[in-house]
Amino acid sequence: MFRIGQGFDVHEFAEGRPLILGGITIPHERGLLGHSDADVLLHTVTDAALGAIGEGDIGRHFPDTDPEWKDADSAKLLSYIWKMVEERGYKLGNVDCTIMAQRPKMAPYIEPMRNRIAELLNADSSQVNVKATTTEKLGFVGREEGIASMATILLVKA
Ligand SMILES: Nc1ccn([C@@H]2O[C@H](COP(=O)(O)O)[C@@H](O)[C@H]2O)c(=O)n1
Ligand SMILES: C[C@@]1(CO)OP(=O)(O)OP(=O)(O)OC[C@H]1O
Repeated sequence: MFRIGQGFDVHEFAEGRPLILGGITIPHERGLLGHSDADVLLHTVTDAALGAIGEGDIGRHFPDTDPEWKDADSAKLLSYIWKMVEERGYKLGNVDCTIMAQRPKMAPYIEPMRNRIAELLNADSSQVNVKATTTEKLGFVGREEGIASMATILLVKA
């Protein structure tokens, strides 16, 4: 038995914040704004997993009005949701993610992100793919106002 889910998220750039994507801190002059650590990539994986098990979205489980999730480590949020996935008897088939960022260049950080996501999902890194694309300087991503991400996940009955 299979379940499929997708996630999409956007966070805007802000001064004085670290840039954290896929659980990895990436050297850049600005980070992303959010109630949590604003790890837009992990948020899309979390939303994809929630979608696949029919459990709504990240904001329903971790409201951005709740001080408990202020500056939260998104890896911890994903781990919590992944436990729900496993309790329902599913494991990862594969997950495919796309980061939309004009800058910085993600290529050097793709493998570390992939490995960290695999670790969080109790899976092998071959089951995780992370891609990056610019938007050719078009739109809010192209103007470097923020970063967008999307993910598609396939769960398999364990
Ligand atoms: N922030 C980014 C964006 C892209 N890449 C890599 O560059 C390739 C070409 O990007 P285009 O947007 O011009 O298609 C892309 O396939 C990625 O490999 C990147 O590392 N970081
Ligand atoms: C993760 C949460 C909770 O800290 O906050 P943000 O970092 O603002 O992220 P977002 O994707 O806007 O919504 C989910 C949230 O409720």
